[in-house]
Amino acid sequence: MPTAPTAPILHVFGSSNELCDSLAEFIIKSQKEAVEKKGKFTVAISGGSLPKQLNALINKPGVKWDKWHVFYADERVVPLDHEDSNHHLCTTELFSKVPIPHDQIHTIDPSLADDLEELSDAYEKELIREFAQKDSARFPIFDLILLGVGPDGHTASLFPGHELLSEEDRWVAYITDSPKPPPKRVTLTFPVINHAVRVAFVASGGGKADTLHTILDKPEEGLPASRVRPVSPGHLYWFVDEPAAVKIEYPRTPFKL
Ligand SMILES: O=C(O)[C@H](O)[C@@H](O)[C@H](O)[C@H](O)COP(=O)(O)O
Repeated sequence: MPTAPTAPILHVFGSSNELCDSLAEFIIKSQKEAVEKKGKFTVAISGGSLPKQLNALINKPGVKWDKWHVFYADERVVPLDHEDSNHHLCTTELFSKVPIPHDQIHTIDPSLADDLEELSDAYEKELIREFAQKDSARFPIFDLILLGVGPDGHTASLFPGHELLSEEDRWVAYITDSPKPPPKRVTLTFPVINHAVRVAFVASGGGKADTLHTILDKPEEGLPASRVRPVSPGHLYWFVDEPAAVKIEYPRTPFKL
């Protein structure tokens, strides 16, 4: 049975190349374990700078793309080929360059954009099909959820002060008032994120230094990213470059596989 959350593990890297290479190795290790256990690898991916930071996976031996089943940790409600779409971004940066079966990439259905309740229910059903009947498994258990973090401490589309921070039941929720454009988005909720086997934040650049200090050193302030605390046996990792880590007092753990 899941119990208390485990402490975050902070890895800091001297350069963004080193960060991306290590992240790729970490993802491959997660994939290997998942595939050995159940023959597939379930991953959720965010937008922002993350898809580009996954570039080191391209042409890396050991990536079994045919085993990947991808969902979006959050998605902007726009057409799938729109420049604001996270799916479009991931396709441009990664999926168009690797042999991943298209039917294993689970997108939102933008034809439901006029009814976000229906759109998020449909995405939740897509998750239920992949993971289990909602009745038998309270929340889906992703093998890996990859997240970014915004300057205000948001992650996925979970923004500071928003009512969605206290969502305890739904797997997928929507917002119409995102402070980061575009305003209409769907997002995995905290219970889903916090039931994953592994959650990894990726953050780089000096612009994130103050925010990361607050998230990791003052979790009691309750920024959305501080509320990501996977329940045991899940683990939370931070992949951060030196400029973003400069103000963090939380102890670092050297990266090794
Ligand atoms: O679609 C989105 O807007 C994201 O999923 C969002 O949560 C993102 O990950 C952070 O805002 C960090 O963005 P950057 O990596 O660009 O700083």
